[in-house]
Amino acid sequence: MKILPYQPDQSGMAYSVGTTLDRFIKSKQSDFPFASGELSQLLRDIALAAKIVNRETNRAGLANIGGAFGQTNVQGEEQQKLDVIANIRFMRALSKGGEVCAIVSEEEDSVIDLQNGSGKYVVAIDPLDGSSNIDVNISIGTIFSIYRRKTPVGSPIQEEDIMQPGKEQVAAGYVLYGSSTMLVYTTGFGVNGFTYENSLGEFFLSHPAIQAPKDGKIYSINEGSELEWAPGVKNYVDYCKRSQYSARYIGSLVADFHRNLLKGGIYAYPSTQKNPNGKLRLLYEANALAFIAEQAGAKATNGTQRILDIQPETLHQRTPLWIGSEKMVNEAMGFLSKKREAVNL
Ligand SMILES: O=P(O)(O)OC[C@H]1O[C@](O)(COP(=O)(O)O)[C@@H](O)[C@@H]1O
Ligand SMILES: [Mg+2]
Ligand SMILES: [Mg+2]
Repeated sequence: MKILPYQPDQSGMAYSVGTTLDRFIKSKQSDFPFASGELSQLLRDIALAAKIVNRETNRAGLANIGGAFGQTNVQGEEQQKLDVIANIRFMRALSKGGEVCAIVSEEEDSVIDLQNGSGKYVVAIDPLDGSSNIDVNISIGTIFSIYRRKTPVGSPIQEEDIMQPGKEQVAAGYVLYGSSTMLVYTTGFGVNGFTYENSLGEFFLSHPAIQAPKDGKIYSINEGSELEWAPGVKNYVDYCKRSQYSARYIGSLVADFHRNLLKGGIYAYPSTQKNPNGKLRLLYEANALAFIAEQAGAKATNGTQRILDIQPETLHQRTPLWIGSEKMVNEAMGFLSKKREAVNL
């Protein structure tokens, strides 16, 4: 009986489809000496829910999935049907997965205790980001942060398990439902992006080891609130215009962040007179993107403090957010701290 060692095909007859998310997660498990596979399974659970939500977003215009749900969430925002559907899908996948003990969601007033005696992880999630863009077929997303609980597994959930600063995240990521659907995440060992191959139902590694350009020429800010900006913000945006940077604002945080992460740029949702703490939420929007930004060599601040150092106080607390290419964020901070005055280039 002849036995031959396997020789990878050299004919090129069948191109390689690439590395699936599953295989990638498995291959990276060695990054964690004490890994038990639970975080890997949790990431798979999130990917599964993302596939289902992807299908729903693709059909948002059909099947009565679009439009308002007819209720408001704890933020006082009108919930869209897809906000609610995405929330159900992720909650179900996380509770069935068995790795999670508690969930913080934009669509839930309180912490959801999954009463899972063996769950080690806490997940904070924005099930559907960019809700105002759902019905107009513009890119939307999902944002998630993962923490290890602080108190013993199986014991009652405590405040300290939930109110952890962003620097305690063990993993974070987002899903972008756009012209293609992507999952981008970090476990603290760099940032990797995966593109969803619909026909195979798999995420494939398409953007390995993402590094954000240190500088850029794109600024993303809702200029509609210009009249409420502090002088430093106004001066910085004027500086961007005089520097002939391109203004790009989709109105979906995930989509604006993703573009700037790959091309170089800065996204800002500053504090305004109306919203002194800005609009975006610390626990399930800013923290996750700040972890990814820093892992990709970019930067995230609330204008005075590193986002990941902020100690959370309330579940749905908001924070101003300046995030993007390092040089651009430093420049903006120069204007905010008045070290740089208005410029006449
Ligand atoms: O319309 P505005 O005030 O510019 O706000 C847009 C921002 O609000 C958000 O839609 C808030 O997120 P949600 O859609 O998850 O509530 C961000 O995605 C986006 O960047
Ligand atoms: Mg959001
Ligand atoms: Mg949302």
